[in-house]
Amino acid sequence: MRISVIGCGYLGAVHASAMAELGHEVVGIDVDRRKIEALAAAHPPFYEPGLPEILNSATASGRLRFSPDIADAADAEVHFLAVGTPQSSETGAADVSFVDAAFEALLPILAEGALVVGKSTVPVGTAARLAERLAAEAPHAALAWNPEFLREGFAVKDTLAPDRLVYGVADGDDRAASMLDHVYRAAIEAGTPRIITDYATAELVKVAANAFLATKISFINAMSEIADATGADVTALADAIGHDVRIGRRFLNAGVGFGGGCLPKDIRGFTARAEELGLGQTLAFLTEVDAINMRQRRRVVDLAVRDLGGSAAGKKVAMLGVTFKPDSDDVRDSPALDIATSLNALGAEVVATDPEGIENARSRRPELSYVPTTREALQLADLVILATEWGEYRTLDPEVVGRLVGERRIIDGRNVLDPAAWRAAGWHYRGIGRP
Ligand SMILES: NC(=O)c1ccc[n+]([C@@H]2O[C@H](COP(=O)([O-])OP(=O)(O)OC[C@H]3O[C@@H](n4cnc5c(N)ncnc54)[C@H](O)[C@@H]3O)[C@@H](O)[C@H]2O)c1
Ligand SMILES: O=c1ccn([C@@H]2O[C@H](COP(=O)(O)OP(=O)(O)O[C@H]3O[C@H](CO)[C@@H](O)[C@H](O)[C@H]3O)[C@@H](O)[C@H]2O)c(=O)[nH]1
Repeated sequence: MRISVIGCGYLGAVHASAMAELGHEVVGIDVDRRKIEALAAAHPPFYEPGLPEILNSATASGRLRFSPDIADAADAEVHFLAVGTPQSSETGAADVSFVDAAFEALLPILAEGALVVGKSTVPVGTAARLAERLAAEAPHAALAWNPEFLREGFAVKDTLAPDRLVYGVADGDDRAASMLDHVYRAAIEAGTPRIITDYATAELVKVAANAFLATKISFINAMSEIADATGADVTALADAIGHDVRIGRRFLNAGVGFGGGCLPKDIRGFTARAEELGLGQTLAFLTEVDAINMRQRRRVVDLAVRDLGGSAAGKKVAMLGVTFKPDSDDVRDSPALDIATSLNALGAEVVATDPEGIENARSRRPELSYVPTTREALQLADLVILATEWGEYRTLDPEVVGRLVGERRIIDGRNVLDPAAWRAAGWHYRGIGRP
């Protein structure tokens, strides 16, 4: 099929490349010319495992093009909207102005029978509003909402082989669903379940899924606080409750909490939308989920100050990891970067490192010091904080690391190290909710 993808960020660049990988003719459109130039030269503007390979093969095959000009999307049969919906600062609500702008730009160029497919995460009610605009301005085209569930770090795999496909379509619009079936034929033939529903349900599935995941993480982080107060071990607790298949072990890793461009903003956006609907009380628990999550960051700062003898001033802190999760260069709402910034504000000399995130971190937090290697970060550190569980940090040898630092003190903000091995090597080891 001929496909356009409007917005080529973390979601859109992967989606465009993956659609071309599946054999479709794809054009990626973005208002950011630098991004478009990089993508057209097969250079991903961000780090995502597997993306360079499919971007390269798709651009080389001629099936994938990029353009800053939306007119180049005019002959597409399916247009995916993948622009950002950031948190608007005042209310926490999702800012849909980029979706609206991209949609308005599409209206005059839509071909007969074209399908506009929303992928961005939007407040419930957005699709119905856009469908009304479409009926008035381009009745020869249709709208569907097809939320995206990919995880950064696994984005290519998640796009090519998703857990499920959700299509929100207008009442009785079988054609929209069959066009999407055509787009996703490979995944459907491989057995991916698909749920065909209305717009509101499709929009809500997305934010409900993220709200549930965020709640799971904050639940275990609340347990980690209880564990810290009682001498219990939150990791053993998570393993034990996780054996119950109704609960499941995944997303029960306690630590510095969740960050990124999705979970934090999506729970705030969902709460704000519920308030608009007069249902603020219904989702009040998500405010607590958010509060527990932010408290984890402060707890780590407090623990660091305590481990540094009551004051961070003049102490050297080695920060391992700045991204919000491993295998991504994304530092949006990153707990690691937040903790580093707080310690820096308390007078610590924070030296941060990360395999992929330094450039993004530096542009957001230029006041911090960054070094390219773990070895340099560790040099004469008074305290080490493991804040993002990159593979290379998980496998650090406590004896080797011990020879580099000034003091053998570590806070394992992701509970990924073996406390016994680190203590045996003479370290003051502290995990989150671990005795
Ligand atoms: N990042 C993820 O893992 C992920 C996963 C699922 C859903 N989502 C959702 O997908 C959406 C995009 O997220 P992202 O992380 O890719 O954001 P992003 O900020 O990385 O990318 C958004 C892109 O849209 C472009 N853009 C803005 N206005 C435009 C316009 N009018 N025309 C063309 N391009 C325009 C921007 O220049 C930018 O490149 C959000 O709603 C997000 O919640 C993201
Ligand atoms: O047990 C856990 C699991 C995750 N996290 C943290 O939670 C955050 C989010 O992790 P993850 O969900 O893996 O990353 P994202 O790439 O942000 O993906 C989420 O957000 C996307 C955008 O909406 C959705 O598409 C995905 O389905 C959803 O998992 C990260 O900071 C993780 O470190 C924990 O602290 N403990």
